[in-house]
Amino acid sequence: MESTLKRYFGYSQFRPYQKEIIEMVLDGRDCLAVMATGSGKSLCYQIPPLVKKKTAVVISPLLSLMQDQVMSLNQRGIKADYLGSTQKDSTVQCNAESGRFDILYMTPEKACSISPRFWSNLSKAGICLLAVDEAHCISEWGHDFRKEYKQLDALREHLVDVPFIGLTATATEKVRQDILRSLKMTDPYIAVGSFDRNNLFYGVKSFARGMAFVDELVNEISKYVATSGSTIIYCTTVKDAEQIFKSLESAGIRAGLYHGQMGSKAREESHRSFIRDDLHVMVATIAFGMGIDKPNIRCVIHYGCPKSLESYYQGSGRCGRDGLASICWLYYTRSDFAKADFYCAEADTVKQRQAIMESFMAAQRYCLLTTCRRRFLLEYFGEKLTFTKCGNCDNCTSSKMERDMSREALLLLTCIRSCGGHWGLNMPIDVLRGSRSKRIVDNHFDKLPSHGTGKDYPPNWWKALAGQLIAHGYLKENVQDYFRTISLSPTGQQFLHSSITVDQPQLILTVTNEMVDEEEHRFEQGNAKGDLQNLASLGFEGFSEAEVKLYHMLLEMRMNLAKNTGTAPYAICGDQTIKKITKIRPSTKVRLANIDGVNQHLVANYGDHIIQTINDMVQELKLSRDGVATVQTAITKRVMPNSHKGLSSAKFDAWRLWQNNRLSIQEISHFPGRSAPIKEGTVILYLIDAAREGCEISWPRLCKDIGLTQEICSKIEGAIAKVGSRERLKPIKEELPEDVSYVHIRAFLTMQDLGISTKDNLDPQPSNPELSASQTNTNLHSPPLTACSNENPTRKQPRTDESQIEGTPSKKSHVIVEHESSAIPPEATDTALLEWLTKYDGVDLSTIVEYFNDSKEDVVVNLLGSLESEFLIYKKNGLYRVM
Ligand SMILES: Nc1ncnc2c1ncn2[C@@H]1O[C@H](COP(=O)(O)OP(=O)(O)OP(=O)(O)O)[C@@H](O)[C@H]1O
Repeated sequence: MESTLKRYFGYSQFRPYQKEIIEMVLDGRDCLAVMATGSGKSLCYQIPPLVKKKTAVVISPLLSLMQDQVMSLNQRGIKADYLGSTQKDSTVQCNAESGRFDILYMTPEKACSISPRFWSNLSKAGICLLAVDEAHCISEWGHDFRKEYKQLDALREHLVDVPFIGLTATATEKVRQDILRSLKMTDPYIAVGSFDRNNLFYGVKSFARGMAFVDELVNEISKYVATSGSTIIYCTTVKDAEQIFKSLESAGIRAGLYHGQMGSKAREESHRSFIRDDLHVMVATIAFGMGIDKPNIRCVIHYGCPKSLESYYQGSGRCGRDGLASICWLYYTRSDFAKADFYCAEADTVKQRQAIMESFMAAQRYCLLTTCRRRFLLEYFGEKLTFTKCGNCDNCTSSKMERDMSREALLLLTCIRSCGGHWGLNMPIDVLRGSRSKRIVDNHFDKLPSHGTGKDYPPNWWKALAGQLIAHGYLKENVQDYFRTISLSPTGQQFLHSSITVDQPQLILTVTNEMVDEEEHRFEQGNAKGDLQNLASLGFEGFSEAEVKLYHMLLEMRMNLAKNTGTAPYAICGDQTIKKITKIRPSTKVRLANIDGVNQHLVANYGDHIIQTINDMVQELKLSRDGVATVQTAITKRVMPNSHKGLSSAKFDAWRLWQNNRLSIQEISHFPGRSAPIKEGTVILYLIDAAREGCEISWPRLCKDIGLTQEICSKIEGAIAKVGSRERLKPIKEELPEDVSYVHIRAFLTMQDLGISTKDNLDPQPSNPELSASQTNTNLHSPPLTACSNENPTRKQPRTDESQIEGTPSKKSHVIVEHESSAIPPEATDTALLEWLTKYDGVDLSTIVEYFNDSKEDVVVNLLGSLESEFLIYKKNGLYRVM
């Protein structure tokens, strides 16, 4: 599987969950993959057909999306095509049913209407899976319900014993259950990954819709657009989209337009120009969203509050798909929030209407939030988090002003209660502001004591306060049909009660940007200024001036290659790969092939050209060749250094995956790319060591993961007191019950040494005694870090030593070089090398040279090089392996 990954996609490691899902599909099991936007779900259905040499059928909702995918796959040497209304080539269907394609995309309409004979012919030719991409479209609870998706279960009749795989980035629990039911999945493997896109910066700002703002926005975009990647501006109306598009065009920015009122040809053209980098900015309505996989989109702007949080996550998920730092800004105005009726009109059933309303309200809450935006997004999708601040959104990075707003909160809460809790927000706010409108007089609200007591602040200020009171749980919004009402929660009631009976408690709240604007009566136009961070310099940390020049020259070279072959530049290779090529500046095709992201097709088709171009450029720029790539990604940039001097790379990696990528201990233990899993106990000890070396650790999360409670800590304290020393662990362990492990003792001692309070960080009792006992009993009683080897030392099979498990390059693999005593020393030839390497799971150069001792070292090296460039072998962590 790994060799297929490198050969066709150029990557040397699977991302989390990819390998497990592929293995399940290869085993014939149904799967549901709910993973973040841009996490690499497509690979889960793209690898099996290449391994099994049978067709994968992929149901996808958008034709343009299929065309993109087919173009990229063809660039990788994979046979793919699509069937749908825009397919002009009449031979595709015939070729498809005779099994000529590795991957065949179909619209749901086509899949449900095509003749049963097609399926029976394709089944005879060989079909390895049916993938339903964007599977949330199946559910009425989803934000993009499509009727045709609901009929896909009918395909089960034709595709007996073919595994189905559903994939989506936006499925809440309800939606997941709908997908499983609708696709009739029995005993499916379900993978739910983190939704976190930690290279994305999230920011929100209120704005005044109009030309002045658009001009400012265009001005900001023009500063970075020519040098950075692409930008998408999502608008909620066609009118906004056209206005912004015109302004960009008149500013000389290469922009495209995409919305539902354009003809399909014009839309297609716009889409194609954007993905081919002929356009820098795409101004679009949400029609341009799902599935767009252009890796170098650096900035996504939402101009207006989106209709649901799911659609915001989908839209912003188009950004930074190559893992580099990228920015998502959302601009909203209060008037956006009045569009609920408009969106609900799309609904056919009460259930759909309720779903639309709920997700629209979630989008509004996201706009008004004063706490971490990432946290809010992830929790919305049901993710359990331990961090409170992500450090990469506007609310976490800007210093916020806070003040006591208890008086104003008291006024608003009292007024809402006096109005009876049957109204939306406008009524109590109008009452506070002293309005004598007909409905206020008719309801006698002008007689209320609170009438006219809130004139000091404009309506939007009160709305911003209400937003905060909702977020902090003092107010609750209720949705009935189309109507939203606001009422006091028990916390709000309690606050009112204590304000009346005892001294008014303080209520410290954040003064939001909107409040500041309203208070200072300076709702200036053009507040986009300064918000779009300087994208031009983004992602060039560690690049010299000459390297930046080389990078841009290579981008140009890629653009020319793409133009000549009629494809998109990113389909040739991604920006991240170009950055690595810039840093390494390979002098041979072998070195080029070794770079992560470079696939076989790229080397075979463009290798000579790329090497020649680099050769010319490095001379011009006076740069050396064959360096080391240390391209800094946003992820490493945000929170952490690239290494920690006191830690081995394995420990540092384990810590990084746990603390930064928030993987579980089990996930780290099985993290792809190692020759064998690390024991879970070892992972925990790595984390403890990382903490001792000064790496930041979320102790409440770690203690929860390992089941360390206050109760256990008291027992350990007691045992230490009995033993009279904390120097040796064994005597302490012997004083403790079975379920207290060495890991618990180690963690406890580390916390003590680092001065971490066990009271503040631990649960008093085990929350799930079964889990914590079993987790901590799994291989944790034995002393840690013992290398596991029960192998026969005379065996020829290479042994994986611990440094390999840890992912650090092994200096010498454990192949025992033995020649038959009577045999003539073997001579290194292509075939001999290949045959010999096939026996092992990775051998280092010195062992190969030792074995083929009849040949000179440089002959062996040259032979290895040519086998590598032909993709017959590959090198990973210093070990040569057969593809
Ligand atoms: N193992 C890997 N290593 C490096 N890059 C990868 C890996 N797997 C996938 N990618 C790249 O990640 C990018 C996003 O992948 P993909 O389009 O499959 O995402 P997705 O999960 O389907 O996202 P969405 O739901 O937003 O459409 C692609 O450019 C893909 O080539």
